[in-house]
Amino acid sequence: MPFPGRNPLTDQRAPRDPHAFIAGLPKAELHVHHVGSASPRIVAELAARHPDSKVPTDPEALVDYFTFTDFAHFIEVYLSVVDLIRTPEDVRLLTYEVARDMARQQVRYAELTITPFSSTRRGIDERAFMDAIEDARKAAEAEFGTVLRWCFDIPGEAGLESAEETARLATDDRLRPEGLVSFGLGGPEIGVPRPQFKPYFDRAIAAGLRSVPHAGETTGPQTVWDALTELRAERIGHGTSSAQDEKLLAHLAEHRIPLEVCPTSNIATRAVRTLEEHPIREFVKAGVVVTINSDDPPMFGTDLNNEYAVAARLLGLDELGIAELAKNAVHASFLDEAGKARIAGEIDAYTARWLAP
Ligand SMILES: Nc1ncnc2c1ncn2[C@@H]1O[C@H](CCC(=O)c2cccc(C(=O)O)c2)[C@@H](O)[C@H]1O
Ligand SMILES: [Zn+2]
Repeated sequence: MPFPGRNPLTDQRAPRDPHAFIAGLPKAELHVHHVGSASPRIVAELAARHPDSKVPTDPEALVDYFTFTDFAHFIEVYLSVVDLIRTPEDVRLLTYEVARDMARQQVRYAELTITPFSSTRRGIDERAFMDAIEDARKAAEAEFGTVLRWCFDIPGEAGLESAEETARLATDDRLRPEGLVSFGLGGPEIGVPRPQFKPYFDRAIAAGLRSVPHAGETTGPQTVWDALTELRAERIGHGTSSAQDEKLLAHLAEHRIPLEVCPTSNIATRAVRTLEEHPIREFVKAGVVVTINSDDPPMFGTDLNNEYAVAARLLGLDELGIAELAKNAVHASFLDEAGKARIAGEIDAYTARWLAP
């Protein structure tokens, strides 16, 4: 704590230069998708490898291509980028380059959501897939200092076959990668009830994985309750609609279940109408642990630094408040205690240096 006795989320003063402060702030990211992190540079390189794809390579055309009419349209475009990942070398390139982009933003640790089913069903050998992500993880940690961990998610709309395959890949001792820490559920929520995935989450949890489903992104608070009671969620991806249910907010606050908030994503997929209407303020007011994340940054024209700047503006935070948000993510992560203490210490030291007269 650089300034004991002060409550960083309420006692605020205007920051000198929030963007510069955020750019240098050590950070952890808990909700970011592997394929959804492919920058225009990575997309262009993959599209050049596979010229039959309909994904544009020109960055300006990509901005148009990444403008979504609704959540279903977003998923359609997302899957066209998934179609660009065809070989283990594509998987390795994507993973390694994503880590490079994270390191540039001072991301020290990230839990990257990967959908192995989408790759294995497209014909990538499962062993080669695991080797590619692990190889990239180790190279990225050695070269950029960014520690990566994996969340394997079920693409719920692809049905129970995808749940079975994801649970198998995540729990088979011969396949399961060393960096895997958690098990998730993504894709559209409408018409994809969470409770049907309980047996697969039970298997993953029994194998030592942590439960982090998306819930309440495009449907109401009941989906968040289902994620908590049926899937035993330890954090909630988005959880946006929790703001509609006071009891749910109180439950999240009391049990310290963090929300992985991704403000710009919610606008880009039209889950929330405008940033001003985003419920992040209600979450903080109710005492819910809020973490800031970027989801699919290039697709939403954002990055993690920008998400912190958006959150700082919506919550009216100064540097200490911003640093507190960054520490929320560290403490809500699945890092060990020593790893958490190291990054939290770096955040405090950086903030104290920044604020020193
Ligand atoms: N904001 C988001 N909210 C939710 N999810 C998000 C978000 N951003 C990215 N995702 C990713 O989208 C995938 C969706 C993939 C999917 O639905 C699907 C359906 C049918 C077939 C196949 C296939 O591969 O053949 C895939 C999820 O698994 C998730 O990792
Ligand atoms: Zn997501």
